[in-house]
Amino acid sequence: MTVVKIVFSSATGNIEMISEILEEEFVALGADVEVLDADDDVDEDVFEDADICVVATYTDGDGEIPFNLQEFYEELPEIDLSGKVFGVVGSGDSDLYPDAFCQAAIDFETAFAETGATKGADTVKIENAAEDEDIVTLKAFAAALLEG
Ligand SMILES: Cc1cc2nc3c(=O)[nH]c(=O)nc-3n(C[C@H](O)[C@H](O)[C@H](O)COP(=O)(O)O)c2cc1C
Repeated sequence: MTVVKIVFSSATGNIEMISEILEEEFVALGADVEVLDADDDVDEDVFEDADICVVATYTDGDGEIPFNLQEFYEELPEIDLSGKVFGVVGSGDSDLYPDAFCQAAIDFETAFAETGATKGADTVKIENAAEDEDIVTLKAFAAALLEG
């Protein structure tokens, strides 16, 4: 069974909800899914036993990685994830932060690119909480990752 791990950071719940939507979809598609909250200290080895590696993050500050993901973000480029597939989902606010919309997600995509993992789907950028059309996008994202 394909093993999916989703590491998420959420301050006010939008990304937590997005991670739950992704989890449900991956399960519906027959994958074995584990969802990990960055508040619970994500180990740098977290993706070692995963086939599909997902980071879902909001953006903090002015285009910053959330505090509870900063250490993991700094370590990520050093980790060898070759042979695995990755995908990134971000939530941000383009009205308030037009020049840094979903910057943390963009930065995670760049970090993942250095791990040797293959990008399985375009990074999804969601305006605050997921709405119906975002759920459609998230389902397509999950399916694309499973296809590799
Ligand atoms: C202090 C603060 C700073 C933020 N900075 C950014 C930012 O730079 N870029 C962006 O796209 N969104 C930014 N946002 C918006 C959040 O990323 C967005 O509301 C997101 O949906 C929050 O996700 P969460 O509910 O999972 O915490 C910021 C929000 C707050 C409260």
